[in-house]
Amino acid sequence: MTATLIDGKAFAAKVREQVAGHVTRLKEDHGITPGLAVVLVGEDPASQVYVRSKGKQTVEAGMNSYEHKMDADTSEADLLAVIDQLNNDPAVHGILVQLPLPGHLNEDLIINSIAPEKDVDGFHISNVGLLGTGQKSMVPCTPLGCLMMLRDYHGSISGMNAVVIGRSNIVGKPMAQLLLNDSATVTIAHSRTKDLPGVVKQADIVVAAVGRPEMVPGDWIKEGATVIDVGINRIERDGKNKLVGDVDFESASKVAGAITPVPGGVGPMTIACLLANTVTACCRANGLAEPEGLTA
Ligand SMILES: Nc1nc(=O)c2c([nH]1)NC[C@@H]1CN(c3ccc(C(=O)N[C@@H](CCC(=O)O)C(=O)O)cc3)C=[N+]21
Repeated sequence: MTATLIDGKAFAAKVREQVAGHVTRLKEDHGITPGLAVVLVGEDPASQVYVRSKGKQTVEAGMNSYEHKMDADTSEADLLAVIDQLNNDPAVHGILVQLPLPGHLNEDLIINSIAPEKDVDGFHISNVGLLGTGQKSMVPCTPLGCLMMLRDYHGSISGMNAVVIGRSNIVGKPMAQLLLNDSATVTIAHSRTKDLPGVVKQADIVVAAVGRPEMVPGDWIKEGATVIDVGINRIERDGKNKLVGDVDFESASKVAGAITPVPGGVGPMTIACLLANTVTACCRANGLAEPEGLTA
């Protein structure tokens, strides 16, 4: 391996430390404790793991964590009623509804029922529009975490060629907006892109967010490029369960200048940014100065 490892786990620990500092200041100077509510519908085991880890880290940062577990067959009306209650609860500054939702629930409708200023996922259409027009918004956690690592590693990404592989509303599209706001030249590639290897080869920055295990091999990567691997895929290899990214780490780390590992890269940054967004939302709700370095 020749690439520099971008240690998301260590970076996330630093972000959480900063968050905890802001939480202490909010408590001591203003008597306010930021609160994050997580709503989980159904019993998907992977989702339960994430929700538990979010709750634990929220409390460790000194914030209040509220968990709402609902049955898999919960009606839309019952879920909307819980969201309405959280929207109107002054102790709750951030609301996250764990995705994906069971099939009978309309995800767009549910997400858009969250008060935009409490939408710490940044998925509400109002936040999407604000981000797309370069206005102050809540920024989706995974792209925000990627941006923080890129800014930290490069200082500035202005004028760099960035290729985002994947066009999801959760990662690909908001990632492209953030890169564009930082003056990168941005290409969004996807499954229908002609000559994907050739497109990726042009990139100084590659963000892989397709959800296909080890899809991007080292020979697609330009020598010295920075590779951010958003993928978290559980696979079985040699009879063992393994977590791998969308990038073939083995070959890509021989050509890239810098690369994020999986696990220990983007994943931990996503949760750290969720905590950061909760503090940001709390400051905004109380008319206080926003934490520096924790927003886009
Ligand atoms: N409304 C909503 N917002 C989300 O942000 C959201 C969601 N729904 N649904 C599920 C996905 C998934 N997600 C992860 C966050 C952290 C890790 C993470 O920290 N992963 C560790 C590995 C953990 C392990 O070993 O499984 C790592 O990459 O190092 C993974 C996945 C947030 N999600």
